[in-house]
Amino acid sequence: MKLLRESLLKAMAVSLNVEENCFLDQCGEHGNMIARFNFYPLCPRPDVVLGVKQHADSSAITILLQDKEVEGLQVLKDDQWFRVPVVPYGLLINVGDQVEIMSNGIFKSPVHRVLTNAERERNTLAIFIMPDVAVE
Ligand SMILES: O=C(O)CCC(=O)C(=O)O
Ligand SMILES: [Fe+2]
Repeated sequence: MKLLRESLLKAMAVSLNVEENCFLDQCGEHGNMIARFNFYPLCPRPDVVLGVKQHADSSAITILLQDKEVEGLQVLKDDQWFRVPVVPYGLLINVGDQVEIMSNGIFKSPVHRVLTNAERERNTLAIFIMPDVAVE
């Protein structure tokens, strides 16, 4: 995970033609990683109940292992919700608010939400890469 964190932050900096360690240095050598297991139980009223209400992640980046069978995540773009397809064992990389700020808004921290499902439970694992609080 530490390697992935480093490679992602470096690749994002390089793609903007800025110094490779630019984002990594701002996140600090020992940034926090918070793992959260999300369990979405069956819900008889997916038409009126959300699994997670709309939000943007406050992390630098989020690494999400989605349920390998059950969809639910949606991303808001141009006032429309788009479903995020299931890619079994794939890792979804989501830009968080911190990288949006570090990149002066070039990388956007997307608003997203999770739907509920009446037929299938859903499990996901979100790993939030947070900047080290000791680094300004
Ligand atoms: O469970 C998901 O698909 C996404 C969860 C999420 O957005 C979050 O934990 O911040
Ligand atoms: Fe999220």
